[in-house]
Amino acid sequence: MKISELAKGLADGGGETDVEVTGVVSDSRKAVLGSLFAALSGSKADGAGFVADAERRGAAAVLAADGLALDTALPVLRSVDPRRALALIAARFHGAQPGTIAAVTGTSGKTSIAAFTRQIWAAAGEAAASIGTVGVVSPTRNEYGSLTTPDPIDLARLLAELSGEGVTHVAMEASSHGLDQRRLDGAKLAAAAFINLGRDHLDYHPDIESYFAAKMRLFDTLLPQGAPAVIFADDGWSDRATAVALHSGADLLTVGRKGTFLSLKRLEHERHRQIAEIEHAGRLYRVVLPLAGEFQMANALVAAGLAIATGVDPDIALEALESLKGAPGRLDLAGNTAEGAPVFVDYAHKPEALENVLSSVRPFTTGRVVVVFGCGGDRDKGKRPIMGEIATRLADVAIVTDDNPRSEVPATIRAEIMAAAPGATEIGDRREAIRAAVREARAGDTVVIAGKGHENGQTIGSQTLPFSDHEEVRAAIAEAGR
Ligand SMILES: CC(=O)N[C@H]1[C@@H](OP(=O)(O)OP(=O)(O)OC[C@H]2O[C@@H](n3ccc(=O)[nH]c3=O)[C@H](O)[C@@H]2O)O[C@H](CO)[C@@H](O)[C@@H]1O[C@H](C)C(=O)N[C@@H](C)C(=O)N[C@H](CCC(=O)O)C(=O)O
Ligand SMILES: Nc1ncnc2c1ncn2[C@@H]1O[C@H](COP(=O)(O)OP(=O)(O)OP(=O)(O)O)[C@@H](O)[C@H]1O
Ligand SMILES: N[C@H](CCC[C@H](N)C(=O)O)C(=O)O
Ligand SMILES: [Mg+2]
Repeated sequence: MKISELAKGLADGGGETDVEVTGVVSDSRKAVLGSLFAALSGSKADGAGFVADAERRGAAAVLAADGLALDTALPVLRSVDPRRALALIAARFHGAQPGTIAAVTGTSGKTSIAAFTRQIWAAAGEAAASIGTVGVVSPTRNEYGSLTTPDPIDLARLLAELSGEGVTHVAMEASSHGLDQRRLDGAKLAAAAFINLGRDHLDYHPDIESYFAAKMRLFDTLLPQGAPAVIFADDGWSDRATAVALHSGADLLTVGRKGTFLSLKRLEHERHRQIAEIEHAGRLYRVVLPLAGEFQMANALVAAGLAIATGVDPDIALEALESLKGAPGRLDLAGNTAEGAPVFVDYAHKPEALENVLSSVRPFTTGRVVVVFGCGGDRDKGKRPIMGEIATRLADVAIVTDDNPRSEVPATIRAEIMAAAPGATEIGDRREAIRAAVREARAGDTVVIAGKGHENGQTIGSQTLPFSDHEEVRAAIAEAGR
């Protein structure tokens, strides 16, 4: 594609000669003959320093911020917002996208909502996919990815591939990093959703207001005017998200107890399922959701809202809730101990998620709640004492262990949690911690292994050793039964 065609209306300049571009890259190491290299200023490095490297590898042109001084003979495209320009250019370069793309943002629940939305669309006969923390799932794919919201170039390529494979509907997670770094700016959205806001990623965003503002880009910048915005109405930040959606000209659809599009009238908890009465357009539906945890009802309502808003018949969407499968590692029953205590694996690695998951198991626990958890290294340190306090307040037995210490000293991370967790037990080795919890559990108790969910490794230093909470739970149960 000619550079003039690629950049038209998206970036200025590009030099006298209209060069042919063979690909778009933002990492100089991926540049080949004819690449357009986007020189971006990042959190660790400045892309300007890699222009020469890209040029050496054959790059044909550069995209850079207005005013950024560059010493290059290559034609340079300029933009005030080069990350946004890159996302739009990559989308134009890679071409077709599935016609119905819905994106969901919020601190906790995105992976579950994306998985549920995909399942409801599939129940309605659509060729549907989801993209997020657990990877890409489509009728023909189940691929693990490393980021929740892929890089804009990978995303543009992926959407084009999915479209080529016949996928018409995509539910994707919009992480705050992804939104802030404009990774989704090239996706043509049909609908968007907000679930909640809590403390997370304050190592990246300067404060909670900036974190919220990053999330709100989904509504104030990315969602086209008049498109549906599904908002969970019962969160502390719901009113503010609603205001942003309305102000941006979205078609506001609220769900939850305070919701009007899908209104939760009654909810009854059983051990592994919940019975709900949901009102939609003047009709009352009785739905049996085969998942534990009230938060899953919230996620299911948002997913049903997205599905209905994108054309699924409400009867079909609400009926589909009765056969939803949880996303892997989200309050996932990994086994039952010999005495019958259920052991759940859950991805709660931030305060509100831990609070929710521990509160969610309480209604069906006649004995004690036992939790095993830790906090990741090289991540927001502020959440450590908060999670320590939550675990000791909401669980009867709290075991503090390691969860991807990365470059930090594991004992220091644990000590920061323990300082706010009087009465908790510290067992650094996660394998041992899981065994101790399983041994501890009696009939009537519930065990929650929190923080790693679907993950299949433990990162210590720069090494990731194979590790699965699911497998460790199964092994611990087998051992305890011997
Ligand atoms: C902090 C962060 O989000 N960083 C992301 C960001 O990197 P960056 O732009 O800051 O990169 P940088 O390392 O400073 O380098 C600047 C530029 O120089 C380029 N470069 C660098 C070296 C070189 O030799 N040549 C070269 O051209 C880089 O490609 C980059 O364009 O853009 C990259 C490309 O999109 C991402 O891979 C990278 O994700 C890193 C690996 C990461 O760990 N991100 C996590 C924190 C993240 O994004 N998480 C969220 C949320 C998770 C959740 O809670 O669900 C997610 O969406 O996954
Ligand atoms: N609606 C919700 N409200 C509060 N907590 C939730 C909700 N949904 C899920 N959780 C908790 O958060 C954990 C992660 O859920 P999920 O993976 O669906 O969210 P996410 O937003 O994709 O998270 P991440 O950003 O970590 O990928 C779950 O295991 C559960 O503990
Ligand atoms: N995407 C999140 C996942 C955290 C999962 C938890 N197990 C941890 O390592 O802290 C992050 O990288 O912050
Ligand atoms: Mg996720």
